[in-house]
Amino acid sequence: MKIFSAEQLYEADKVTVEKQQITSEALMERAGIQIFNWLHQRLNGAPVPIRIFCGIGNNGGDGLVVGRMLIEHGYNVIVYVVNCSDKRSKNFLLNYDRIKNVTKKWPILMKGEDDFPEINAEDIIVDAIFGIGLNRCPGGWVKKLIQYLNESSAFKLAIDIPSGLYPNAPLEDTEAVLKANHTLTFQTPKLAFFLPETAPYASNFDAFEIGLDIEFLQTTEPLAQLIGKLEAQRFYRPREKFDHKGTYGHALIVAGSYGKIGAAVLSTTAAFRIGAGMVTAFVPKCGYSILQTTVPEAMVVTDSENDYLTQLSIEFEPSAMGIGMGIGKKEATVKALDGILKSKKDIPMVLDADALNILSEKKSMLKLLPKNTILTPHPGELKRLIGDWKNDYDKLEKTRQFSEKYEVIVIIKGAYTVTVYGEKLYINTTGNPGMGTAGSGDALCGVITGLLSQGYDPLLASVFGVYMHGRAGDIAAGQLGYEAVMTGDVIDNLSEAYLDLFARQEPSTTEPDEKK
Ligand SMILES: NC(=O)C1=CN([C@@H]2O[C@H](COP(=O)(O)OP(=O)(O)OC[C@H]3O[C@@H](n4cnc5c(N)ncnc54)[C@H](O)[C@@H]3O)[C@@H](O)[C@H]2O)[C@H](O)CC1
Ligand SMILES: [K+]
Repeated sequence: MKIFSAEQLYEADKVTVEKQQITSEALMERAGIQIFNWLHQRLNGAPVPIRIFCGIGNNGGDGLVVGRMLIEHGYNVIVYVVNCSDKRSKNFLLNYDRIKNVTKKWPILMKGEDDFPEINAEDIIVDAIFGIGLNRCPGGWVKKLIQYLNESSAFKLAIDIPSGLYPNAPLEDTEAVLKANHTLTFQTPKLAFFLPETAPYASNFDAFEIGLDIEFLQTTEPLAQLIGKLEAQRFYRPREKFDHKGTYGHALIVAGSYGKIGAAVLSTTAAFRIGAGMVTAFVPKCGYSILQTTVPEAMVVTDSENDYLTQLSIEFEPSAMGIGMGIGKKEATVKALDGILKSKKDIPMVLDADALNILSEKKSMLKLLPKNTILTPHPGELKRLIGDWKNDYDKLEKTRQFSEKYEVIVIIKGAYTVTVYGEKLYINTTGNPGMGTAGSGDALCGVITGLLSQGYDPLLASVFGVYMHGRAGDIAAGQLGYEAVMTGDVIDNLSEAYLDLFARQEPSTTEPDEKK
């Protein structure tokens, strides 16, 4: 799914109105009916007070449409107009008149703190104050209203975007944003829903298609791509009957040091589970027996040194390499990495963990990175690589510049892992807090290396690998609960993640009637 900017959504709006020869008010009606249906399906006529706070733009217009539909279905609706200015959008005015035709309880004009209503915990708050047209940080009594609503324990439903949040720009004041329990957004989720600083304000959301022009949506380069199951299905490369282990490549995992051989075990196992034909682990001598016993499928080649890596020496040409997990930063290991980067220019590779820390400390080595090398930093490692950032958008911009400068793919690991490839951003939708556990990154590196070795191109291996790793984690968490998940469980469930990719959804017998 594509994520568009506010500017692109306004353009889509304009194009749709022109091409479909519909009015913008009809578009608003399409949007409003979806919100109404969502509420109606859940409330089923319950007489609970629904307090709709409408701004004076089109987001407020949406609120008025929903209010009218709810009133027409007998709900207990109280509409407020948050009079932050005397301007009114055309469709706001139109729907203001319409709502007055269906009720004698006309919208209440709010002009300041004295107008704040009493709200009970069982009421429902609908936030239609600001949408994607927010052009400055809410201040004065409107900010106080947002704070007042946040203090209430009533359920808060935001229309399109929680008021005070910019769809694709940094937050200015954390006190001036509505903390929505649920957000119903139009056409596509907004970028802010996926970035660590702003995602908590819109932690649950559904996106409703409102029939914007398909050609525009298909041909417009988005701000980012959201990667879900549909996308992952397209990335998957099916196997052919006459393929053999050579078809799926020979991956090399360069990992481990004394006390951290587990990192090599996890990466090697993950590379196998994702489908690498053969995997060799290159480890310090102390890792030999451990690997031979824990992963008997793997071949093991050891360094001349017992405790840490000093120089890669192998007698085959790997089809992909995953380097860095648990290798430490000893001077001899730094030299080993330098040697690999200089001698293995044509082999697709993933660098993780200590390999990234070494690069951060020896920035001159960055220019040795072969084109399309994949780097998998967590935020701390990223900070060491690109420097600190002012906010999430600055982080993305700096990562973009870094990716372009060194022609590398950067995977920023986190709740919504983002893969950055020059101008392109891919946001992953799988994964869960249970995966914040030791070795999770080692498994991811093994997964991506295993995909590279099967011939997936580096960008696909990155985006698909992140998806599969997260999906396996979700399945593991479903079986064990977040707390109990260990990386081994994630790796074990890569098989389920593959099976799930094309599993048919059983039709639910308890699905609510869509037409109600
Ligand atoms: N294509 C779509 O996605 C559709 C979206 N719809 C809805 O329309 C809004 C966007 O409406 P717009 O009128 O452009 O903007 P807003 O309603 O968000 O509000 C703008 C309004 O408020 C003023 N304003 C902005 N910031 C502040 C502030 N900090 N303090 C005071 N006043 C402020 C601004 O000057 C404007 O007057 C979108 O989110 C959807 O909800 C359509 O209904 C369907 C198509
Ligand atoms: K809103």
